Amino acid sequence: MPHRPTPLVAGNWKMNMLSADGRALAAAVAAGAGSIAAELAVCPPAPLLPVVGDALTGSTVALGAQDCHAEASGAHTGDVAAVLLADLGCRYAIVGHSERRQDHDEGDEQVAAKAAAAAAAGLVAIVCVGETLDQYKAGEGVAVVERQIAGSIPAGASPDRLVIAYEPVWAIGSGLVPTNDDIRAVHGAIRARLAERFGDDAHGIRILYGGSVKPGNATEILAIENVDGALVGGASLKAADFLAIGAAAPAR
Ligand SMILES: O=C(CO)COP(=O)(O)O
Repeated sequence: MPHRPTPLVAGNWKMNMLSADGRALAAAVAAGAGSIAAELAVCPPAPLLPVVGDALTGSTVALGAQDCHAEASGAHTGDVAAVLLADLGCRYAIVGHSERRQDHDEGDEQVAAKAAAAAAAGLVAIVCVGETLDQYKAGEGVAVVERQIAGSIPAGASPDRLVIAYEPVWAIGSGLVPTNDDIRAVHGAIRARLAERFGDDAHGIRILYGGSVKPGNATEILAIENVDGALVGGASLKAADFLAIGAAAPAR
């Protein structure tokens, strides 16, 4: 049996929370994290990173960002450099979330450039992939995800600077979840593609599932082969729910 990595349960707060709520949520997650074997991370909106980072001080909970720019600095109004995220204490940066692919027209090439920038800044990129409902219905899920994996992981990527998140677009915020067999098939395909690129090191790359993960389905999902954690949206906005999902990850 190859060595399995410590699961990662990351909360993507998306465009939610004001400073007081964010501080309180982070403090509650930090307070409950001690007994959880999985690694936990919270990814607040960028302006909240200092507040949330402060609330996490002294805890085991990691700080993450929801995006970064592909360039290290320069004339990019409104964007945030990965080096600044690292400077603010981030360990992770989500890149290529489907909401950014949709809302900001981000393609695989740009996602790969962002992942490279994140790694260059010392961050771990959480590279998101996932098919739409039409693609799922057409039976193209695995092929779409394989294409995204091929295009969204930068050339020369280091496996220890990489996490993959499989988030079927149709499962995000919908309450719909793929069958266990679907999840197993896609995660298995991702692992196989990673193995082609990284050899044995592919087994150390965490592949997260995301899309309507809740306390009620987390144990089942997190037990599926090649599922090494979860990327949680809505349920990460309540400390008790997020901690329950973290506690559902198998200890390794
Ligand atoms: O998009 C997601 C996390 O990045 C998933 O969101 P939900 O957990 O709200 O479905």
